Amino acid sequence: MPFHPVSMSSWSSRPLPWCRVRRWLTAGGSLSARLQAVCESFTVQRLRQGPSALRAGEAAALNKPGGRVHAREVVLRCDGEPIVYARSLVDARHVRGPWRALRGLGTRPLAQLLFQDRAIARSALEYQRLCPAGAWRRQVARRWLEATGEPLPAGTWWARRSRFRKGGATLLLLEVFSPALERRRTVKRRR
Ligand SMILES: C=C(O[C@@H]1C=C(C(=O)O)C=C[C@H]1O)C(=O)O
Repeated sequence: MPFHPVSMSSWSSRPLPWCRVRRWLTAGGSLSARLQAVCESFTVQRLRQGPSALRAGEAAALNKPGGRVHAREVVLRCDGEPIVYARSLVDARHVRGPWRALRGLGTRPLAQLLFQDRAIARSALEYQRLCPAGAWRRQVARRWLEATGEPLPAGTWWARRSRFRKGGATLLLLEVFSPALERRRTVKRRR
């Protein structure tokens, strides 16, 4: 029987209970690579990239009391279907330093920076179920409407968060998973 513990309404690195997108949420390595393996076409729709204000919980997660950050927001599409909203951010100073490659990324997946450099270490994953009336769900709904022209699809939305360290500078990555992902395998079907 599916179980949504209320306690997952804030970030937790505890093992995830069963949920329909659990396999995707807990999969290690590159999400883009996994999606490329199971989708006929995989694209990154870049919504915005540049100076941004910090959102709920981001200052603490970046260990940055305030000030400006450089943020990148995208929607990942599998066979044209929007299925993940992602927001990655670094201290604005670091986009001229360890994370300068962010600026030239365009619509290439962020994974190309994160998983091809052995000097980059990833933290443990944290998970959160987006509360229907929560601030994050409202933020994601605004970006989803901007990206797709559609309201956020109904259903339970889960997010995961992780940090990537490079040269003493942290990149915070938030990935929000559409319930539509439950229909997709996480690995290619064996022929
Ligand atoms: C970090 C990855 O890159 C993906 C691509 C992103 C982008 O291009 O901004 C953001 C989130 C990720 O899901 C990954 O593939 O694991």
